[in-house]
Amino acid sequence: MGSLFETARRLLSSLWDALINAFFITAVFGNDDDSFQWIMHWMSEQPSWKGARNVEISTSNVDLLCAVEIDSDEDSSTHSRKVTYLPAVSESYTLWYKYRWMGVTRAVHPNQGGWSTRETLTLSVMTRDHGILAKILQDAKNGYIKAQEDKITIYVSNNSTDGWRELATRPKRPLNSIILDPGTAELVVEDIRDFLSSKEWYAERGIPFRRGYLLYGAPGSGKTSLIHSIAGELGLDVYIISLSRSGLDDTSLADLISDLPERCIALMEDIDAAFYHGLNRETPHASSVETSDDDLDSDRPQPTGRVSLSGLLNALDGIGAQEGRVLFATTNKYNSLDLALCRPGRMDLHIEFKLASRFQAERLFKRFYAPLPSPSASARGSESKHTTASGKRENSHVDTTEDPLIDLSESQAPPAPLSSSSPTPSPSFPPSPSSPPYPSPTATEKHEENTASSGPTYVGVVHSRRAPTLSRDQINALAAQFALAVPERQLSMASLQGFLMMYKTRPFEAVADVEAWVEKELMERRGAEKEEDEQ
Ligand SMILES: Nc1ncnc2c1ncn2[C@@H]1O[C@H](COP(=O)(O)OP(=O)(O)OP(=O)(O)O)[C@@H](O)[C@H]1O
Repeated sequence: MGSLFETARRLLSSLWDALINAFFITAVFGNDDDSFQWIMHWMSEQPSWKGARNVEISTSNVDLLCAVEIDSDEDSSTHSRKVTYLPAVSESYTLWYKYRWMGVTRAVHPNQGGWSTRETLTLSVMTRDHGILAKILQDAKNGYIKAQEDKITIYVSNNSTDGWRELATRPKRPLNSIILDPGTAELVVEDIRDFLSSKEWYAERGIPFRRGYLLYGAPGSGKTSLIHSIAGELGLDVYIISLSRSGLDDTSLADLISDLPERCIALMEDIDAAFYHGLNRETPHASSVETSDDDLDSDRPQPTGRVSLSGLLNALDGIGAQEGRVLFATTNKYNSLDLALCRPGRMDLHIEFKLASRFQAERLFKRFYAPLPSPSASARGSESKHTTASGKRENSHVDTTEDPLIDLSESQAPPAPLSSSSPTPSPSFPPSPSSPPYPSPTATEKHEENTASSGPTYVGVVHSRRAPTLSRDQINALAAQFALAVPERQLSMASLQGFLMMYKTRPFEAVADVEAWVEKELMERRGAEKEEDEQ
């Protein structure tokens, strides 16, 4: 009876499998592949999925998966939080797609080592038509790309076995927010655009379809920011290759590079830092594993990577190197790089980033204090148009191409003398000899600090405080004065940005105090350089 029963069970089971194979198409998506994200996004958009009764709740990835907003009863702007529904593990779901039944199962498979897990999503569609699967994939990919339109995705690799892993999605940074010498950003963007559209040209001539850019120069001058901005502009994902990552050796580096997708930006930051002695062939101990005792005694951080220069060179243009990728490398020590690394084919375009020029300082100031265009601001602007003394609508002569952030409506107000026109006139503008050399709390902030017995005690600027709304003429005049006080090519853009951050709401005081700040910065730098020389 027992064997009869078992035979019948097996027969039924294989009949069922044969039936499934004959009438269903089954596809498995693993979370180590991009298609997993497409399908997750696609599922989250399906109307029949929204009625699922057994789901896992997630608050991450809400930007990419179709999310449900949960509001509190009171104030939705402050209390709303988005969540998304994911298929629960080991649960089967039924969906309908173009009148076809579809089963979905999500499973988690522990890795042998037990450290990381692999997830799969299995889709079984009741159809004999393979075109349906292709259509689902196409829809899923298009939907995912659309959801990512205003974002860039950053990938990293944690260890050699896991390959690339999505680290985060970031909003795109507009290219014009990076203030460089005229034409620099455009040069790189146009170069990449032209490269990406020249695949056939390379194929016909048998030249490897790869291009490398080396951005070198002063720290804090916008190298990384430009790369992220270009990624957004061209819709490319960024794959960060950290050469000093522990456990990375020549073989795993080559594997990682050959695993890159065809169109992407591979980014190696501070390429010199991975090699203790500088990236140079003349220093045979380039790899950190071969550091001398003297080096180990020094205070400098010990790099942990085990990549050698020849390993890097092979990974960049060996036979396994991915075609179609755009490589960006950044360094602050251009001269310490080996010539072989810098040669065309590996790094085709070398772009120098200098310390801030007056031109850059001026633009940075303008961007920093330009009011954000908002519906309420334009409403205010149109109100002010009606209340001008002449009662006429004045024609704007402002150059809108210069900086889109500057609010045109505000600029139409007649220019007023700087010292009296600010809605919150600053006591320290124009600069007086007695103004404090370094940022000090404004009159209101001091007041807040001193009378704090009844409230919180703090020093600094509360985030909700806003800079006074300045007209275009005011901003231009202040920016020109600010730039005049900044010495040509002496300070980085990052440090200028840091200074302006301290004066987030006080443009007049920023201009008044910048000279003293510059002096202090330069003195500190000279001191640090002297110390370094003495060592
Ligand atoms: N040219 C610039 N225009 C606008 N902002 C800039 C510029 N340069 C630097 N910044 C600002 O300074 C900060 C640091 O910039 P970033 O990391 O791009 O510099 P970096 O050159 O890559 O520095 P490092 O060589 O130290 O990595 C960022 O917040 C960025 O917004």
